[in-house]
This record gives sequence, structure tokens and C-alpha cells, in this order.
Amino acid sequence: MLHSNLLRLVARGSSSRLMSTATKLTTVEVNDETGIATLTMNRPPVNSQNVQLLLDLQASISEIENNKSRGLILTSAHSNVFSAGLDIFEMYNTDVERLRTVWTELQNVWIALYGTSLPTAAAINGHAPAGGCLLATACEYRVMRPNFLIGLNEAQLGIIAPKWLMSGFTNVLPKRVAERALTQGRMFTTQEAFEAGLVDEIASSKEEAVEKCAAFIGSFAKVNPLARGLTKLQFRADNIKEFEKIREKDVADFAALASSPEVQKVMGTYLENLKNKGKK
Ligand SMILES: CCCC/C=C/CC(=O)SCCNC(=O)CCNC(=O)[C@H](O)C(C)(C)COP(=O)(O)OP(=O)(O)OC[C@H]1O[C@@H](n2cnc3c(N)ncnc32)[C@H](O)[C@@H]1OP(=O)(O)O
Repeated sequence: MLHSNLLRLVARGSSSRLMSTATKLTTVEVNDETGIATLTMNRPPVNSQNVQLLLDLQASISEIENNKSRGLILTSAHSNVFSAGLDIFEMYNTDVERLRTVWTELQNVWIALYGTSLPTAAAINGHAPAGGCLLATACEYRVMRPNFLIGLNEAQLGIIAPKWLMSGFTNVLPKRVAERALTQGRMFTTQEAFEAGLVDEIASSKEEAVEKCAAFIGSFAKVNPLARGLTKLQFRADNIKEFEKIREKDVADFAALASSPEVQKVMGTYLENLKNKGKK
């Protein structure tokens, strides 16, 4: 991967710098002209979020914050999936400690992305169910390619999404639309997501999506970064405070629920259906 990334950069000229390949499942490239960092998830085939991807995402977000980038664009290295959400295989037939770790690291990624003062945007170049939608809605702006699906489908898995997990989603949708979508576990098409306000723009290619995200981040060029960042965090402070109060209990609740025979059974059937889908 390092080799192919370097080749890609050389072929493109030196307009962007690959800051890090220290982590295996994410890469960070900073555009020299704009100073904007693109954080790419690369866990084939569908960027399902195992603990390693969650840890790598946290490391990359910290790196982008520390290298004084002007903003962060989150995207995927794959052609039709942004992220399939949590890796269900990692949550199935496992012990409670592993479930606690999975959930803790999901929380850690969410708070790192939702709570950064940097401008953030998601170039959603494929499907974004569940944890994929969580990451996209933690960002301030979303641009999505056509004919994909995005949404929080936890209800379909027999899971009650906690409030913090819903907050990015409920921040951008009218309350009534959000309530109905969450209780149905609804997946929106790109067009429906755009009409509802879940995504801000539609782009016909990943490159165009990244460009539109960069234009959004560029719109803050003349705004004092400290004032911008603190204003953003004031808007998010209630969600963040509420999350901090319940984060430990939330891990315990998730581990208890996800390890219950009922939810394990639902997961087993869901995985079977996913595998069989490939055979049809
Ligand atoms: C139970 C506690 C949960 C609490 C809540 C947590 C939030 C979550 O994030 S739960 C995860 C929910 N995710 C989903 O429901 C998405 C499931 N996946 C899909 O709908 C589709 O895979 C896709 C729309 C993302 C992509 O479709 P596509 O046709 O391109 O690929 P597939 O053939 O379906 O999948 C390829 C390959 O990947 C495996 N896979 C897909 N999703 C997951 C996943 N979330 N975890 C682990 N593995 C996944 C799928 O089984 C295929 O594997 P094989 O090639 O080996 O068959």
C-alpha cells in the first residue's frame, strides 16, 4: 500500500504530501496548496470498522490536528462503500471484554471527529450504513455520490442507538424525519438524503465530492480559526457534555445488549443474509 500510494503521489506531481502510512488502515494526505488533509479509510472490501480501523482513525485525526491542517475531509479508498459500519464479525460469538473494546473505540472515534475544532467534511463515495453514517454525520458537511444508501439502521439489528450516536443525525434532520427514520432503521438513497438535508450536495465522482468538500472548508478562509472552532464547539457542547456523562454506562449497556442471546441471534442471521447475498 505504501508503495502504491507513493507512486500515486509521484504520478500526480507534488501537489499533496502523504503525511502518514504509519497506520495500516487509514492514510492522510495534505494538499500543499490548500492545506486541507484528506483522511482515507482503506480496509477492504467495505471499511467495516474493526478495532484496528477505529484506532487508526483516531491516530489520523490526532495527526491532522497536530500538523495544523486547515481542515479534514473523510473518505474511502473503495469504489462503492464509504463504510459498512461496525464489523459485525468482530461482535459475533465473542466475549464481553471484546464488545466493550469495540464500543469504547467507536465512542473515541466519534468524539475525536465530532469534537474537533477543525472544519470537517465527508466525501461519501459509496454506501454509508450505521457506523458509516455516524462518521459522516459527525462531520460538518457531506457530499455524496448518486445511487448509494446512507442511514442509521440499528433498529433493524435489534439495537437501540444511544443518543450520542444519533446526535449528528438529529442535528441535521428535522425532528420528525429523524424520529421516523431511526424507528424504522431507514436507509436513504442519495437523492432522498439530499432532499431531507442529510447530505448537503451530490457529486458525480469521488474527485468532485472531494473538491466540493474542499470548497466548503475553503469558505472559512477569511474567518478567524479560533472564533470559528469555538463557535462550532458551542453548538456541539450539549451533545458532548451529555455523552461524557454517560460514556462508561453506555459501554456497559452496549456490551450487555450485544452479548445477549437475542441480539447475538439477530447478528448471526444478519451475517448469514450478508454472506448469502453474495451467492445470489
Ligand atoms: C449488533 C450491535 C450493533 C450496534 C450498532 C452498531 C452500529 C453498526 O455500525 S452495526 C453494522 C451495521 N452495518 C450494516 O448493516 C451494513 C451491512 N452491509 C451492507 O449492507 C452491505 O455490505 C453494503 C451496502 C455496505 C455493501 O454492499 P456490497 O454489495 O458492496 O458488498 P457485500 O457483498 O454486501 O459485502 C462485501 C463483504 O463485506 C462483508 N460485510 C459487509 N458489511 C459488513 C459489516 N458491517 N461487518 C462485517 N462484514 C461486512 C460481507 O459479508 C461480504 O463478505 P464476503 O465477501 O465474505 O461475503
